[in-house]
Amino acid sequence: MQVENLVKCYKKARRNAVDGVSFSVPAGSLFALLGPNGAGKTTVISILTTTLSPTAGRVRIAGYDLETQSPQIRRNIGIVFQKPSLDQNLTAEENVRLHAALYGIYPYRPGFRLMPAAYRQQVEALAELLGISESLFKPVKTFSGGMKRKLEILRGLLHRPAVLFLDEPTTGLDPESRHSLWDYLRRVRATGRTTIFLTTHYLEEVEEADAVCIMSRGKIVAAGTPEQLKTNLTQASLLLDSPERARLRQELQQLGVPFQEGTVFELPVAGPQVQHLLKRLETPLSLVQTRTPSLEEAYLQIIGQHMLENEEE
Ligand SMILES: Nc1ncnc2c1ncn2[C@@H]1O[C@H](COP(=O)(O)OP(=O)(O)OP(=O)(O)O)[C@@H](O)[C@H]1O
Repeated sequence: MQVENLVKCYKKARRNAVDGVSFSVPAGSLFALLGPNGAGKTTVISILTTTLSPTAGRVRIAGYDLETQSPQIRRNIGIVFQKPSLDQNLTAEENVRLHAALYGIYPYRPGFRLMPAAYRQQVEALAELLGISESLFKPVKTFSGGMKRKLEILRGLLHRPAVLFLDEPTTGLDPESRHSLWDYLRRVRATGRTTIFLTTHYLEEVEEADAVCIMSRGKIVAAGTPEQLKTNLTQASLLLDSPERARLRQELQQLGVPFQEGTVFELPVAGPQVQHLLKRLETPLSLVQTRTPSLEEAYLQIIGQHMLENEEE
C-alpha cells in the first residue's frame, strides 16, 4: 500500500483534517496508525477503505489505484469499524452467511449444511483460528464484546482480503480479551499473509507492529519501527539510590555526571557507560536499575512537543 500526499479538507473546516500524509505499508506487515483524538486517523482509514473521497493525493492498495479502481480495492480489503454491525438476533454463522451472500462471496442457502463445502470449510477454519468455533451456532446477543469483535474479523476475512483494516479494534475490551484478540490477529497474519492496518489508542499494543506512524493535527509527526521511535526520541537512563544520598549527590557532581534527583537519582547513562560509572562510584548504593523507555513515553513526548510547537505558531 502506498499513500502519497493525502489531503482531506472537510467542507467549512478551518484546517485540513488530513494534511499531506505519505507512507507505505509492505504486503503482509502489521502497520499501526496512532494519534490523539481528532488527529485524522479515522479520516485516513475512511479514505483508504473508499468510504470517503480525498481532497488530494494518490493511494495504491493491493496494486490498484484508489481514484480509478475503487471497486477492485473494495474487493481486496476487509474492514472492521469501531461501530459493531452484527445482527444480535442471528447466530454468529448466520451473520457470516448473510454477509457472504450480500457481498456475492457465496450464494445464499437457508442453512449452514446447505452452503457450499468451500464456505463451510472456510468458516470453520477461520472460527478455529479466531477461537470462536464453539459459539458459531449461538445467537450473537450471548457473545461477549471480545467474541463479537472476533466474529467481525472473521466476517472481514471471508473474501481473503489482501489488507484488513481495523479501526480501534480493542476499544471497550477488557485486558484479557484484548490480549487474546492480539494472539488471534497474529495468527491471522501468519496464516494468510494478510496486511493488517490498524488505528489504536493503546500504545502497548503496537510494540510488535512492523511500522508505526504517529499523527497529530492531520500530519505525520513521527514514523518508524517501535524500536526506532523509542531510541530516536527517548533516552535510556540509569536509576540509582543510596542510603547516603548527600554523598552520592556530591560524588556525581564531582564526576561531572548530570542527574535528576527525585525519589531516586536518574542519570542519562546507558550501555557500556553504566558499568564504567558504577566502577568509579564509591558511595554505597541501595538501588541500581537501568530504565528503557516504553513506546508510550516516546509517544507522549512526540505529541507533547508537537502540541507545544503549534501553540507557538
Ligand atoms: N464529517 C466531518 N466534517 C467535518 N469535520 C470532520 C468530520 N469528521 C472529522 N472531522 C474533523 O477532522 C479532524 C480529524 O478527525 P478524525 O475523526 O479523523 O480523527 P481521529 O484521529 O480518528 O480521532 P479519534 O481518535 O477521536 O477517533 C477533527 O478535527 C474532526 O473534528
